[in-house]
Amino acid sequence: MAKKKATPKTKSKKQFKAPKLSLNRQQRVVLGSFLTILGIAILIAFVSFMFTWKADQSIIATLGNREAEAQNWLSKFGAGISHFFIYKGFGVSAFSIAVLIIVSGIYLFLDLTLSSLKSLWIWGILVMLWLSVFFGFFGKEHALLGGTVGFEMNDFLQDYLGFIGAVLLMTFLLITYFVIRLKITPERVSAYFKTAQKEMEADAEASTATISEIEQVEEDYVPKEPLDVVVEKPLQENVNEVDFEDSFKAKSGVEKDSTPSEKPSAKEKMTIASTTDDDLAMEVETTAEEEVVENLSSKLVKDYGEFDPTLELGKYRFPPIDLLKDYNAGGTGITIDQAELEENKNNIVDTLKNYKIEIAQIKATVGPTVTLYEIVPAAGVRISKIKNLEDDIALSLAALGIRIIAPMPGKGTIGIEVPNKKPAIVSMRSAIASQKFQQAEMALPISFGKTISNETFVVDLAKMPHLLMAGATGQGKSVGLNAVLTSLLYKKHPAEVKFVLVDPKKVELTLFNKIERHYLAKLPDSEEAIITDNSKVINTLNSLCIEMDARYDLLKDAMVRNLKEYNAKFKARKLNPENGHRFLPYIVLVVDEFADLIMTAGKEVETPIARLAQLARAIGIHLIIATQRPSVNVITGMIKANFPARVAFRVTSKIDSRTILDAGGADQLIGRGDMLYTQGNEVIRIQCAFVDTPEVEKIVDFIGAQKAYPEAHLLPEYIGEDSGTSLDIDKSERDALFREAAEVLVTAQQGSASLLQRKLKLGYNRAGRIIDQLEAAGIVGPFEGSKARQVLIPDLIALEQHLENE
Ligand SMILES: Nc1ncnc2c1ncn2[C@@H]1O[C@H](COP(=O)(O)OP(=O)(O)OP(=O)(O)O)[C@@H](O)[C@H]1O
Repeated sequence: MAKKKATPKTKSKKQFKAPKLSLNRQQRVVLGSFLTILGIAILIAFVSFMFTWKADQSIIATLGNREAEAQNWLSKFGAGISHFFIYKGFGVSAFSIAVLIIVSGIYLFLDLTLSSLKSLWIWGILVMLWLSVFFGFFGKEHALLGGTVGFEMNDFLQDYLGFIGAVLLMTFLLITYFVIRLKITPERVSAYFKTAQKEMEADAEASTATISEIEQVEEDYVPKEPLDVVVEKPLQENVNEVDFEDSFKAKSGVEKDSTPSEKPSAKEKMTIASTTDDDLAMEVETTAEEEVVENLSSKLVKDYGEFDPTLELGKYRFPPIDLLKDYNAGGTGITIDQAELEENKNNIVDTLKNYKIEIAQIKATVGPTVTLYEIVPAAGVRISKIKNLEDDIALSLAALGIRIIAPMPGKGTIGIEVPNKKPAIVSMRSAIASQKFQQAEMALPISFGKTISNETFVVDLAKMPHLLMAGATGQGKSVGLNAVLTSLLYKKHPAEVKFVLVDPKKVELTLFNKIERHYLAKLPDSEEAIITDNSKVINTLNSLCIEMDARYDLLKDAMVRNLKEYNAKFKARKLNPENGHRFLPYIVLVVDEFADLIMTAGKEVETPIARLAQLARAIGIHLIIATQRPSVNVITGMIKANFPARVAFRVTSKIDSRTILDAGGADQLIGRGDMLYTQGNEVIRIQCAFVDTPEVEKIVDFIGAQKAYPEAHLLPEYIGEDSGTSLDIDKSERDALFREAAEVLVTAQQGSASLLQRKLKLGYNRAGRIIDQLEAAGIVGPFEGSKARQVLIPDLIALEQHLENE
C-alpha cells in the first residue's frame, strides 16, 4: 500500500508543480474567466457555423475587409475561427476544443486541481483527432464532418492501408481508448453483467419473500462477517491519518454516518461477490476507500505545496556577512611567534626538570588566545604530580591563565595551556562565515568562537537543551550572549525562532527592540517586548509554562514526540489549523543577570524556570541564563540539574568555577572572551567570538528595516494571582482586622504580609487577603516581587482621613 501511494505522489509532483508556481490567485481568476468566455464564444461561433458556413464561404478570403458581412452570430471572428477549426481543421469534433477551453477556464476560476485538467486535454485532443479521422470516411459527402485534417489523414491511411486496414486501425485505437482511459476490461464487463443479473434476481426474490424469509437471508450472511473487517480497515486508517483535514473529516464523517445505511449494501455486494467472483470484490474496495486515504494531505500538498512558514515574510533577507567587522583584516590574526614558543617550551621543560619530571615528547598547538603544549611524560611519572605543580609551573612561566589538563581526554598526554603574549581577536564574522556554521544542519546552531586548535566551535542549542552562562563582570558575558543571538539571527528565519529577552540591566539587550516584530515574543498586554521589570518576568515565565503545556497538548494530538516531528507533519499539511494546530517556532528565553532576578523574586522565578528547564526541551523552548554571581544560592541544585550545558567566562574564585562547571579552571582564564564550555563531561576551552555593539546595531537595523509581522509573537496570557483582585474587593467584605492591619503597616511604613502575620498573629492566607484589601483601598502599593510593598499613606492621621473620605 505504501508503495502504491508513493508512485502517484512523485508523479503528480513532477507533472503539476510548474503551473501552480507560475500563477497567483488573481491571475488564475482573470485567466479563468477569460478562457471560459472565450470558450463560450467559440462554442457559439461553432454552432452558428453549422448553419451559416455556406453563406460565409465567400467572405472567408476577405475577412480583413470591414465592409464584408458575415452571417455567423459572432460575425467575422466567428466565421474565421470556425472555418479554421471546423472546415480546415477537425470537423465537428472541433467542438471539443471549445468545451476543453471552457472547462479549463472553470478549473482556473474555481482554483480546482489542475491534475485532472491536463489528462482531460490530452485525452480530449486524442478523441478529437480520432473522431476527425473517423468522420473522414464520410468526407466526400459531408465536408464538415471530418474537416480537412480528418479527411486528409483518413485519405493518407487509406492510401497506405487500404479501406479495411484503416478501419481496423481505427477499431484498434478505439479499443485502446476504452481499455486505458475508461478501464473497461472483459472481466469488468462480465462482472458488471453478473452483478446486474444477481441484483435483479435478489430484487425478484425480495419482492416475493416473506418477513421470515428475509430474516433467514440475514442469518445466512452472519458467517461471512470477516469481510466487514476488510471494508472497515481502510476507514480506520483514514481516521488515524486524517484527524487533520476538516474537509476530510467531513468526508470521513459522511462515510461514518452513512455506514449504517450504506454498509449493508456494500456488505451484501461483497458477500455475493465473494461467493461468485473475487475480482469484483477487489474493485469495490479500492474505488470506495483508497481514493479518500490518498486524497487526504497529499491532495493539499499537491495543490498548494508543503506549508511554508516563511511565506508571510517571503521576501525576508538574512543580514549579509559584511555587517560584521573583520578584526583580523589588519593582520592581527593568529601569529606564530617562534621565539615565544621556544621560550615557553624551554620554561616548561626546565620547570618540570626541577621537580624531576622527565618529558618524552612535547607538542604545541597555537590557538587564538592560548597555546596548548601537550607533553608526554617519561615512563613512570605520576600524573597527579604534574597536576599538583600547576601553580609552580605557572609561576615559572610568569603567566596568568595557565591551565593544566591532566590527562588530556582521549589523548594520553598532559596539556598545559599558556596564554599568548599577543592574543588574537576571533571575529564574529569569521565564526559566522566558517563552513562549519554555514553548513550546520542544526535546529538552533550557535557559533561560539574558536577552540584551541582554531576550529570554529558550533553547537546546537536545541540539543543542549538549555545553557547556563556565568562570568565575573567585564569578562565577556554580554559579548557571549550577543554572539549567541547573532548566530541565530544569521541562520534562522523570523518564522522559525522567537526570542523572549529579559534584561534587568536595561542596557544590554535593548538594541534588539528594533527587531521586535520580527523575532521577539511578548505578553499580550505588555508594551515593550524586552522585559526589564522583574515583576513582569514572573508573568512571562508562567506564560511560557502555559505555552509549554499547550504545545504538549498539540504534540499529543498530533501523535508526535517532539517539535521537529510536529512541524514536519504540519508542513506536510497533515494537521488541521482549524483544530488549533499551527507552525510552532522555537522559543529562546534569554535572561541576562539571573542573580538579580533570584534576589528579587526568589522561588517565584525559580519554580517556573526549573519547570521549563525540565520539560520544555521537546517542545522547542530553550533557556539561556546568564549570571555574574555563580553562587550556590543563585545557581541552585534544581537549576543546575536541568542545565547540563554551561559556559564559564573568567570567575573570581575556584568555588565559583566549581559551582558553574563542577570543576576548577574558570578562575584561571584570562578574560576578554576566554571561556570554558561543557556539556556534561569534557571541558573545552574556547575563545568567544567578538561582536561589538555597533555590529549588532547594524544587524538589527538591517532586519528592522524589512517588512515585519504586524506585532511581536504573542505568548499566552497569564493572569497572575495578585493582579485583578484588588479593585473588585467590596468594602463590606473587609476583614475584621482591616483597620488594625492598616495602622500596623502605616506605622511601620512597610507593606509586608509577614509583618501583619507577626504583629496580628495571623495565618499567611488571611494576612495576604488583608494586604489585597489594603491595596484595593489605596493604602499599600502593588505587588513588587519579594520586596515589601510600598505604603502610600505617610502617617496615622492621614490614614484616618483617607478612610473617612472613602
Ligand atoms: N570575545 C571577546 N574577544 C575580545 N574581547 C572581548 C571579548 N568579549 C569581551 N571582550 C572585551 O571585554 C569587554 C567586556 O565584555 P562584556 O561587556 O561582554 O563583559 P560582561 O561580562 O558582560 O560584563 P558585565 O557583566 O559588566 O556586563 C568588552 O568590551 C571587550 O572589550
